[in-house]
Amino acid sequence: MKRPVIIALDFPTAEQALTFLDQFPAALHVTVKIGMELFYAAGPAIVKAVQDRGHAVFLDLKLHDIPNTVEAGMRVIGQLGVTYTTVHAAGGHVMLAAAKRGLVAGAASQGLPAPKLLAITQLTSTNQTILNEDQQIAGTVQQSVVHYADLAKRSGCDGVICSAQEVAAIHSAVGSDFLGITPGIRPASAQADDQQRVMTPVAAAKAGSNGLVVGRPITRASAPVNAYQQIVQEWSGQ
Ligand SMILES: O=c1ccn([C@@H]2O[C@H](COP(=O)(O)O)[C@@H](O)[C@H]2O)c(=O)[nH]1
Repeated sequence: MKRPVIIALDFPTAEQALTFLDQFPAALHVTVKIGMELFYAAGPAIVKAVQDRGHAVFLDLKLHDIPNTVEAGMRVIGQLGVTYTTVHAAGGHVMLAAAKRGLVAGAASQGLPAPKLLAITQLTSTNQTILNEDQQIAGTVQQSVVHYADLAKRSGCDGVICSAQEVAAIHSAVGSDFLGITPGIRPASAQADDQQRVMTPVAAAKAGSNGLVVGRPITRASAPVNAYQQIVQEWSGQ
């Protein structure tokens, strides 16, 4: 399976997002992540606008609600033709299974393949102190992430969102066919911003990551296409 470098299209308007994206030739067929900022501003129309340009969409809305509400939300997402979408593992087994059911039903209603369902484990902005003190979860971040990966797999998810620091442990605990898609990616020269658990593209590749999510190191670069291609080269050169 292709291991994508996914560009986080974190912009406040459709116009800004598409102006940015149009620097990337359609022939590159990039995968872009549309998160809450852009989706709340521009809705399903922005998903279609990206797809019409020949690019794939990862719709990252991180659903977390009662099972019935998540299932209904996922049924709608399943109709949008996206490649990946997200749900919070912390919602538990019943909610995760409902998410999968809704996604599969929504996609089937349009004759589409079901998007890959990825469970958020511990956000890459979470560190040991936030885990133990704010969330009142004992143990290490890695233990919590691996626990959520196991739960997500048993609940029908296709993979998880985690830091590249945890991918090897996840693959050894639940199998290497379970996707570990990793934000918190920073080239060696880049600042971490609000990310706590970071890795370079090269280190993420060596750790076995199944796909990178990269936002600001590309979107805020002076030459975004070059920045993207540099990351792809580092990542796929491994
Ligand atoms: O644990 C998570 C889950 C999602 N994200 C998202 O990925 C990008 C990362 O952007 P950067 O600018 O490269 O930090 C962003 O859209 C987050 O919402 C994450 O970072 N960590």
